[in-house]
Amino acid sequence: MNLAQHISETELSAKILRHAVPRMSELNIPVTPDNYAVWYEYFRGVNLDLKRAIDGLLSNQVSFTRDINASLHNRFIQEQSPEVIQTVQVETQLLINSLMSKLSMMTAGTAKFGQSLSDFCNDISLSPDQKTLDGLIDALAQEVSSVVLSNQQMEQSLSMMSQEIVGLKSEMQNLNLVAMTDQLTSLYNRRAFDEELLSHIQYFKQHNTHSSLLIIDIDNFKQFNDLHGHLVGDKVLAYIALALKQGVRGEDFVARYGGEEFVVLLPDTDHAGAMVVAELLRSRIAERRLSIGKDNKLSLGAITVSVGVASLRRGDDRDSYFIRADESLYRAKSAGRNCVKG
Ligand SMILES: Nc1nc2c(ncn2[C@@H]2O[C@H](COP(=O)(O)OP(=O)(O)OP(=O)(O)O)[C@@H](O)[C@H]2O)c(=O)[nH]1
Repeated sequence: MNLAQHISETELSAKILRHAVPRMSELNIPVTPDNYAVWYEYFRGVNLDLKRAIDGLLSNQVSFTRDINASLHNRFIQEQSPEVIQTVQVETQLLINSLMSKLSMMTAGTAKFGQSLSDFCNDISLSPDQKTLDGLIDALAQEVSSVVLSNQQMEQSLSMMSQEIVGLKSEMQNLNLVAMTDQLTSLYNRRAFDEELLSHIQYFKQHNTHSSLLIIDIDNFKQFNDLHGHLVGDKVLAYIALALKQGVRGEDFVARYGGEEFVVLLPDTDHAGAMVVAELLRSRIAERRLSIGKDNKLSLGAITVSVGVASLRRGDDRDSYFIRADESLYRAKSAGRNCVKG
């Protein structure tokens, strides 16, 4: 992005901010990151479906309850979190720019006052008559009260800005978390995994430690979905996510890679150790008999998973490491599923 584009986008964000926040408070909508993302999009006017939906709600005078706000966010925004993060970053930058210009005004004001004081000293040293002295003292008194006033105003606006910065900082943290989280299972998502994998490899290269990777895929999940429906399938995904999270140490990194595939990164774990962890996870999942519904009437039987294991080698990059674990998974599937291969 060139400078001109950046400036015009920054101006656009500021313009939207000025419209969105007052409108939200008029409609009693809390300015949370999710809600702000919805109204940012509304005022940006590019997302026509979102605009139509909100205009419909407004013309029917529907009140923007928590559920309605959440549903707008789920329907129209969820997939766009990186863009929203960028928006908040731009707003933070705007605030910082404004803070910097206020600070430089303050410095300039202090310098001007210093100059007035020094002029006053010079004029006094010329032994002026009483009338001139009265005039000089009046002028200095005015100067002092205008400096006091502008310092008070400056203090107020600095304190408001620092509150806004604290708010934006926590919005950024929330948005980063949302962008890294899989909504269905609350595990980390693929984007978070890609970043973590990269830092594992860097750490491994610097410290020469062990690192292992498991790829875990639910067996015959398509049949399962076809038999019981997607909603039950979703519940099973959430159950497997929990089983994985509870089956590993706190420092291990569990993510949903996509669909019915999960990944676990095991720091400081060699290949033999990773095979033990993988086998434990597999057997615990296979042993459970799942049932759902009222009084657990609907029996789902056993869910099984296949696991591919790889350990990081010198010279590996992200792709070679992941591909080795994926090839192990392929062997586990070919060997009849419900097993671990490394
Ligand atoms: N319920 C639900 N199903 C999903 C989700 N994501 C992917 N799936 C389903 O997961 C199934 C994956 O099917 P396949 O890739 O054929 O794999 P499989 O049936 O598990 O077969 P194997 O992996 O060979 O054991 C498809 O039916 C997808 O629709 C999701 O978020 N929810």
